[in-house]
Amino acid sequence: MKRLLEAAIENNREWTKKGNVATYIPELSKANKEHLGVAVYTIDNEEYYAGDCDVKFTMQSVSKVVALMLALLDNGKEYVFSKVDMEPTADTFNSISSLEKRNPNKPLNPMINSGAIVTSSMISGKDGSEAIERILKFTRKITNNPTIDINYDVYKSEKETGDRNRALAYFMKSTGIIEGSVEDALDVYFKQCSIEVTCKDIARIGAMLANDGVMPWSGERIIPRQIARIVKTIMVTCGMYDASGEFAVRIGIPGKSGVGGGILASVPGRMGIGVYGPSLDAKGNSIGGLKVLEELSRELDLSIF
Ligand SMILES: NC(=O)CC[C@H](N)C(=O)O
Repeated sequence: MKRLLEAAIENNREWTKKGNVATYIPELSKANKEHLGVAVYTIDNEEYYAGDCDVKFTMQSVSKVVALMLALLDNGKEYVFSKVDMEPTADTFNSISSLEKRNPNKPLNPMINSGAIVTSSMISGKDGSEAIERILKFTRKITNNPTIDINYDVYKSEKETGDRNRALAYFMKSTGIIEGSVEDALDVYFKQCSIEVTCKDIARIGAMLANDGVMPWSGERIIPRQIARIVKTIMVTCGMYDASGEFAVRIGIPGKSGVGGGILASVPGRMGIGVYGPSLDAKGNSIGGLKVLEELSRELDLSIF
C-alpha cells in the first residue's frame, strides 16, 4: 500500500502544474501549488501515507461534512432537510440563482455554500462562539487529533472577502430559511472553513464514516449508522459540486472537496482517504488530488458501483 501511494503521488504530481491555487480568499493563494499528499486509514487501524501528507491546510468545504453530521445530531434529519434539500446541482458551489428560482427557497444541498451556511446556523450553542467550539471539539474527536485549531489568518481573509457568502446568507434570512442571527451563522461558517488539518486527519474522518460511524481507533460510536449513511450518500451525489457526476463515474466513492485543496474520501467498509493538493481545476477541486484518487480507485478497485 505504501508503495502504491508513493507511486500515485509520483505519477500525478505533474498535474498540479495544470491548475491554480484559490486566490479569491487571498490567504489561500500562499499555498505551494506543487504540494501533493495522500493518507489512507483503514477500518482495521492501518495507516499509510505518502508525499506532502504533513502539510497543514484549511478544510474549507470539507468542513461541510463535519457541520452536516453535527447539524443532524443536534436537530434530526426531518428538521435539517426541511431547511436544506438533498439534490445535486449543476451550478457552481457559491451559486445564488437557484435560491430564488426554487419553491420553497431551500438551498439545493448541504455541500454547496448556501446549504452549508444553513447547516452551520443549526448547530446548537447559545451563540456562534459556542457553536464553533462544539464543531472544533467534534473535529478533534473524529480526527483523533486534539491539537486541531482554526487558522485565524485564513479566517480573517475569508471574513474580509466573504461578500458572496454574506449575500447568500442574508437572502436566506429573508426567506426564513435561516432563523437566528445571520452574522453568527456566517461567523461559524467562516471559522469552520478555516479549521486546519492534514490529509492524515481527514483520512481518519473518512475511516469513521467508512466504519458506519464507529471510530476504528477506539471502537467508540460517534454518530448513528443512519447519519453516516446519509452523509456518505450526500457526498456521493453532491460532494464535488457540479463535478459530482464525473467523480462518481471516474472514482466511484463518497468524497468531499474544498478550495484549500483537500479531498476527504470514504470507501464503505474499507478505508478513509485524505488527499491534499492546493492546485485546483476550474470547478474548485484539487486537480492532482482527483488524479491520485482515480489511480487508487483503479488499482484497489474502490468504486462502490
Ligand atoms: N468550495 C469551497 O471550499 C468553498 C469554501 C469557502 N470557504 C467559501 O465559502 O467560498
